[in-house]
Amino acid sequence: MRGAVLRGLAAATAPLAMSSSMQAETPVRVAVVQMRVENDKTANLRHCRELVEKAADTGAQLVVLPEVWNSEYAVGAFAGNAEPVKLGKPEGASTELLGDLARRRGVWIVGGSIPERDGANIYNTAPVVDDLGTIVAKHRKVHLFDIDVPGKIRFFESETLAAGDEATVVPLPEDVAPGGHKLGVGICYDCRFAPLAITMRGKGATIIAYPGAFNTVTGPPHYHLLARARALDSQAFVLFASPARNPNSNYQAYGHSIICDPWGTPIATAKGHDEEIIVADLDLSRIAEVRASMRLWDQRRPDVYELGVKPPSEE
Ligand SMILES: O=C(O)CCC(=O)C(=O)O
Repeated sequence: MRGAVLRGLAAATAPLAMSSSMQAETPVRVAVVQMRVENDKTANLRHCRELVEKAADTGAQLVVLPEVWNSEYAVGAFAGNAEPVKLGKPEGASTELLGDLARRRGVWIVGGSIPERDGANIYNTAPVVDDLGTIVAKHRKVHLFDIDVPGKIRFFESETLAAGDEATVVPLPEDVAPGGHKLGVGICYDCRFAPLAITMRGKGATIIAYPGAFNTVTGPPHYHLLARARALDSQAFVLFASPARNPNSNYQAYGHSIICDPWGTPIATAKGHDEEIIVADLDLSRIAEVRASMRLWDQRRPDVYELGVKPPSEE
């Protein structure tokens, strides 16, 4: 095991008083695995097993892995590491591993993401595996990471990947998150698009996981800001899972995984870019409190917003 560090628990503190009508709910313990990824699929699978076992040892009920944990994060590497991701029984080495871990340890896993092969297309896909080892949902990255910051970073996922076209929200069972909670999933660049987070909230999400792989250019100015912003506009718990930095990799991951409460407050953060597992107890009663205090959903003005507006050239 390559030096994963377990951080202490960070339970959400409550800046708002709980009203007498609000019932305290059992917290759900979550673990975000900041895993170091190699250019070697077999080694990645082996290491993923070690880290998920360690995350489950903390008592976490939900474990979140980073984006593209089974492969080098490089447009030229996706096809060679792609596998099918079908709902139901896992088929493919990476999802079979997740299914086995989930069933044996009795945990839900947001399986970071892996390159998914479907016919001629490759998607960047997050499998959601329940505690019976079944793939109950999958999120295909909707917004492909196509950026060109001159002299700093150029990355075009669309050179080899196809985009998904759905917001993904899955119900969580009562024994994991009592009170009818739902888990939303986005992948990395998806976190820059507030309407996706708000759409997930509209579909009932109260916890949103974003496996990601930010870099040393956009990570420092934006990563934590985006986690807090998505928590604020969805009024949900938000979990950002990054890979650890691998100095041998062409892609230098930012690290700094973070968990925020629905008030936008960070409740657990990785110390930096090294390998680490961060754990937090999510006090689910905070969701109703925050949403009741600030009724953002009811106060929306869709009559004013023009999210569907076409650019002038397409009018
Ligand atoms: O949005 C960013 O700056 C980073 C996004 C990214 O790395 C990704 O989508 O994989």
